[in-house]
Order: sequence, then structure tokens, then C-alpha cells
Amino acid sequence: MALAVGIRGLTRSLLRPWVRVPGPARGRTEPAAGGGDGVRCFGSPRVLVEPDPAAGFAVMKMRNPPVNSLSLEFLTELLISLEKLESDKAFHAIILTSDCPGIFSAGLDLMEMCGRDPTHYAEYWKAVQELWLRFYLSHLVVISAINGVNAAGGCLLALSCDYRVLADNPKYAMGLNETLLGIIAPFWFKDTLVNTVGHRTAERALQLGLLFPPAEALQVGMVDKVVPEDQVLSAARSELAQWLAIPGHARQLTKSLMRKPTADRLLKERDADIQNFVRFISRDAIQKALRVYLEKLKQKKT
Ligand SMILES: CCCCCCCCCCC/C=C/C(=O)SCCNC(=O)CCNC(=O)[C@H](O)C(C)(C)COP(=O)(O)OP(=O)(O)OC[C@H]1O[C@@H](n2cnc3c(N)ncnc32)[C@H](O)[C@@H]1OP(=O)(O)O
Repeated sequence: MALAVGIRGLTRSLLRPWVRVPGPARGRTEPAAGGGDGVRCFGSPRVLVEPDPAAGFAVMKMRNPPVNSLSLEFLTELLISLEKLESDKAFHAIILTSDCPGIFSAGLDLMEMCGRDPTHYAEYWKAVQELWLRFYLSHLVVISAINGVNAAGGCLLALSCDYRVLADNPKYAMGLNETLLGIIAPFWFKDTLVNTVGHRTAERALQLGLLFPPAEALQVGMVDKVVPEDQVLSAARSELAQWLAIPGHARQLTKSLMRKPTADRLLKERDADIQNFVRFISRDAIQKALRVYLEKLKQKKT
């Protein structure tokens, strides 16, 4: 089986060059994330970046409606935004949030894992791995301002950040709920959760596919702070000040010290992990389970 094209090749084939604020904000000069004037937002169709270079950070807003499901194109755009900010010395931090009301992310895009061929599954999984590795190991401070429900792959993305602020709305549950779909959280999803909440909580949460409402997410340590919904971004900004006050090289090396062993586990077995995923997701029983789950999502509307 031909394993995935590299993410950079994928990037070239999928993405238009950087575009200035597509959609409603096109061509406008918006206030920068930290309130600075005259700094233009930039981004790609599904990721809006509001830079505040004077304050050293940017707000990255996910906008892949209706539910910010992590499609291949969306993953690629997130990676490009991250790369762009990482390669600009003006930026030391990112606040990751959603532009889709009430939804942070519905996780991996089920349409990418259903009814496609093995080459596509491999390409998709390589992009999922890449997203996790890049966010998990980013030298930037990454804080997630979680302003909506946040399932599975979306939760993984938030768990890869350095700090999580969650809006206090009982509808905004978050967790790795893979087992509810009849699938399994891969070992590196599991490791990321264990590193955040500890082994016992992770064991129970993963087996039961638990989605934690804000108070419980805070109690188990899945998030670091719960604040009223209209204060998620400002709370993330306030928290950032503490992180940015630490000498960058010391903080970055410490982050790497803490996270590299976990990332290395995947890096050592990356191709095998792709092959496992492709084998697993191609099974008739798994495909059937995903179709049933998708059907249930659609039926709940009727
Ligand atoms: C040997 C071991 C080897 C191991 C190998 C690995 C195994 C595989 C690992 C795979 C890991 C998977 C990770 C994932 O992230 S799977 C995705 C999990 N996500 C969910 O369970 C969330 C599903 N969505 C919802 O619960 C709701 O949509 C949500 C609460 C987020 C929002 O509800 P709301 O009522 O606002 O919106 P709708 O439900 O009506 O949804 C709107 C439309 O969006 C579609 N949708 C929703 N979620 C997804 C998704 N994740 N992917 C694709 N599409 C999605 C939904 O069907 C609606 O579509 P239509 O408008 O067309 O009906």
C-alpha cells in the first residue's frame, strides 16, 4: 500500500496561497486579537488568524462549519497557520478557539474515515498524526479557549495545548468518546489524556467514552479553568501573560523535556500506526459502526 504523501506535498496540492480574511471579514482591517490597531487578520478558508504581534500572540479561530470536523483540508490549513506563526519571530503564543457558535470541534471528520479507499485513509491518518505532533511539540505557548462542545479528535487538539480554558455551559462537554462510536482511541490519544488527567481517570474515561461537562472536566484536570462563556478569550489572554513572562528558551526546553518521550513513541512507530489505522478502519464491522453513528447524528434532527 502506498503510504501517505507528506503533509507539505499535501499542502501544495490542496491549498490556495495565504489569503486575506476570506468570508465576511474580507479586506477589512480588524482589531488585532489583543486590541492593537491596524494589524490585518490573515488566514485560509477554514482558519482565521487574528495577530497581535505587539503583544506576541495570535488568536487562531477554527471555522469549518457546521461543527469544525477535522477534514483533511481543515487539518492542512490548521498546520499551515501554525507553521506560519511558528516561523515568525514576532509570535510567542497562540490562543486556539472556535468561530462556530457552540462547537469547538466535533473531532475527526467521519466522512474521511467512511467509504474511502486505503490510500485515502493513510493520507488522512498521516495528517492527523502531523497535527498532533506539531501542536503537541510546538515551541509556542498554545492555550485553548474552548467555547463549545469538543469531542474525540477535537479534544485531543485541546489536550495538546499548554493550558485549557473552558466556557461554563453544561452543553459544552469534552472528552475522548471514541468507544461510543465503536472505535478505539489510538495509543497516542490515550497517552495525551493520561499525561493530562492521570492513569485511573483516563482508563475510566476512555473505556466509557466519557464526555465531561465543565465542572467535571475541571475536577479531573482535563481543563485548567472554567469561566463564564463571554470571558473565555479574555481569560485565555490573562493566563498568557504568566506564560510569556517566563524566559522563552527555558520554557520551551522544559516543554520538550515533558512531552518528547510521548511524541517519540509515535515518531518511532509512525508508519506502523498508519497501517494499523488503515487495517482497523477498513474492517467491515468498523465501517458499519461508523455509518450507523452518522445515521444517528442525522436522525436526531427529525
Ligand atoms: C488495533 C487498534 C488500532 C487503532 C486504530 C485507530 C482507530 C480509529 C481511531 C479514530 C479516532 C477518532 C476520533 C474522532 O474524532 S471520531 C469523531 C467523534 N466525534 C463525535 O462523536 C461527535 C459527533 N457529532 C456530534 O455529536 C454533534 O454533531 C455535535 C454535538 C458536535 C453537534 O451537534 P449539532 O446538533 O449542533 O449538529 P449536528 O449533529 O446536527 O451535526 C451537523 C452536521 O455535521 C455532521 N457531523 C457531526 N459530527 C461530525 C463529524 N465528526 N464528522 C463528520 N460530520 C459530522 C452531522 O452529521 C450533521 O450533518 P448533516 O447536516 O449532513 O446532517
